[in-house]
Amino acid sequence: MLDVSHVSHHYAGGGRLWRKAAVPVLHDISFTLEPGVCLGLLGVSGTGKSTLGKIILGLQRPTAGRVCFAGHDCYTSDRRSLHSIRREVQAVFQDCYSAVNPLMTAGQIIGEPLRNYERLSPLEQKRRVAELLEQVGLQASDVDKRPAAFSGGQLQRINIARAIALRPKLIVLDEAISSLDMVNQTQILSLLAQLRADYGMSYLFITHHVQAALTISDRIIVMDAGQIVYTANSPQALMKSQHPLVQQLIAARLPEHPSRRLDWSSSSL
Ligand SMILES: Nc1ncnc2c1ncn2[C@@H]1O[C@H](COP(=O)(O)OP(=O)(O)OP(=O)(O)O)[C@@H](O)[C@H]1O
Repeated sequence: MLDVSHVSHHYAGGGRLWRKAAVPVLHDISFTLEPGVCLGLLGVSGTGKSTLGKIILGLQRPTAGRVCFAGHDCYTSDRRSLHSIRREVQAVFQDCYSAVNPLMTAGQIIGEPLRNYERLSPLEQKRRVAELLEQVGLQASDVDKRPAAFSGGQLQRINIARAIALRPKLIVLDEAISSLDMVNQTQILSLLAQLRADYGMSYLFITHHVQAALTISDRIIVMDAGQIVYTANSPQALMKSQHPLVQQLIAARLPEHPSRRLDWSSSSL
């Protein structure tokens, strides 16, 4: 469904008088993502994960390589195909506050993709928005509240409701739980798992958080310095990996209790 093929990227160097050297960020990235699969994209800060996410979302044209969705190139296809890709591939970002217009109500935020892509009667749209609010664990009566009236966790639920409104085939989740407290992280992960079970969507779950990647992903790609350095075909395979970076990431996980380090390699996931 998603085919990322030999993608490389560098950001142009800035500077007014002297042009600075281009910043290489991604090197020859290739992978595929099949329908219904959650692919974790794991790596420490600055490894190029968000840049790759933007490239897949059509927001940043790669300097080399191709990204295809359902057989159509995400940059060079005709307008009709690009329109359909925009509908089928949605996103949830880390900063739930800047992802919404603070002047809009929850109903307007969630209803935006429906207004852009579907011709619904006002009554039908209202019904769909109420259904979406309830699906993400909020109340239909929250429809007229503005972002300031919600907590971070609730606002991320609104962003998720907007992302699933069109029943997309793929959601790119870029550090979608990273700004939340641990209770909200757990709740959002289980909400995402439930939504995937209900709708059969694929996720590209971008994170620096090993435990989150292990909890939600079917497969996990590990990135370092703009390259894929390891691919685990299951969370269990990641736990058993001898790759030094993977071991470092696993060792860096916080223990459940400070006085006790669990034997993670034998813990059930
Ligand atoms: N618009 C930009 N112009 C120039 N350099 C950029 C730009 N965006 C990102 N970079 C650089 O590209 C590199 C990769 O950034 P990116 O945000 O993709 O990494 P990341 O793995 O998602 O990190 P984080 O988790 O901290 O967001 C970093 O060195 C960053 O400074």
